[in-house]
Amino acid sequence: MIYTVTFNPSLDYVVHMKKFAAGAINRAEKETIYPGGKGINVALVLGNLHIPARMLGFMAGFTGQEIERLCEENGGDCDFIRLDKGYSRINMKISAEEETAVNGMGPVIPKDKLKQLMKQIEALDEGDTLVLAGSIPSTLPGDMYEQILKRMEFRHIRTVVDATGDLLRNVIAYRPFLIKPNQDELGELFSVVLHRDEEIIMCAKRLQTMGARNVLVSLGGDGALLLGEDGKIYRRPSPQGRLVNSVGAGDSMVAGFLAGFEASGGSLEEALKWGIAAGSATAFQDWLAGEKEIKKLYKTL
Ligand SMILES: Nc1ncnc2c1ncn2[C@@H]1O[C@H](COP(=O)(O)OP(=O)(O)O)[C@@H](O)[C@H]1O
Ligand SMILES: O=P(O)(O)OC[C@H]1O[C@](O)(COP(=O)(O)O)[C@@H](O)[C@@H]1O
Repeated sequence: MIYTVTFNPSLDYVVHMKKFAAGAINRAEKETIYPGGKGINVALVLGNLHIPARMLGFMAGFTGQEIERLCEENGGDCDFIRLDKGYSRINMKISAEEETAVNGMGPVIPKDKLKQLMKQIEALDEGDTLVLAGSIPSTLPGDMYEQILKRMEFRHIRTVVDATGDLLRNVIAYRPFLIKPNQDELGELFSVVLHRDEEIIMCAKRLQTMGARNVLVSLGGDGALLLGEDGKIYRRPSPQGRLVNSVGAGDSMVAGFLAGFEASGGSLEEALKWGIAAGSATAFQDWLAGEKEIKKLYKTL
């Protein structure tokens, strides 16, 4: 079974407009609300691919209620913990000539609720997969993911971490099965701006030396680079298509990768292909891609 943890779920309020001007009143031409947060998106896309995935995390207030309702409406298997105070955040996504996002902070998570989550995680069985994805509310300690991976060590649980900065850096020594920084996030870890494949490979190799087993670097419209634990480097471009909304593309890629790895009996080449197909299929439509769109793109790779 795959479990995804979203510490900081969101309602993604996506507005489309031709031009966006900072410091002015902008009018939306189209607006939609989706359930969001990285672990939630990973689980929804896995569900679309008929792979059971249970969503863990915290929900608060009317926004939390709506996120959970939307998850369930979209087939999600939810086991969220309800907080008594505060609101789950609303993340504003502006899709214009460029994409702009304002991600909220999220509610305070009290100690007893955190303990409850730890209990849920402790109950995972050997062979399960644990996906820790997205940011954590600022009131939680920055070593949150590290604390969890420390508990998972030696338990034969496959761990996946999609996070940035210290949250990611601190888990690498615990040998996560997969990490998926994008090009900018990888550069930020080493305080550099990355341009060429050789530079990306050099940084990704350093993360492998530090402990990460498979390092998947997503490159937006340029595809992705995978440094596999088999010592090979896999590189694939993205399929051609019209970008509609890339929110959730990275999460879809993680889901596609896990689905492809499972279905192929552990082929990293196949995992990467399914990851790219799922990521790009999501980028080419309003929201997370379904099985049909993902399979259609996979066949073109
Ligand atoms: N403009 C695009 N055209 C085609 N595919 C895209 C585009 N943007 C994203 N994707 C697909 O989604 C994957 C993840 O996107 P990326 O933007 O790198 O991740 P993140 O959302 O985590 O920043 C890419 O590797 C690619 O397969
Ligand atoms: O937890 P963070 O880093 O603030 O990110 C949350 C946001 O990322 C998303 O999960 C999308 O992530 P990706 O575009 O990287 O796949 C949104 O649904 C959500 O608003």
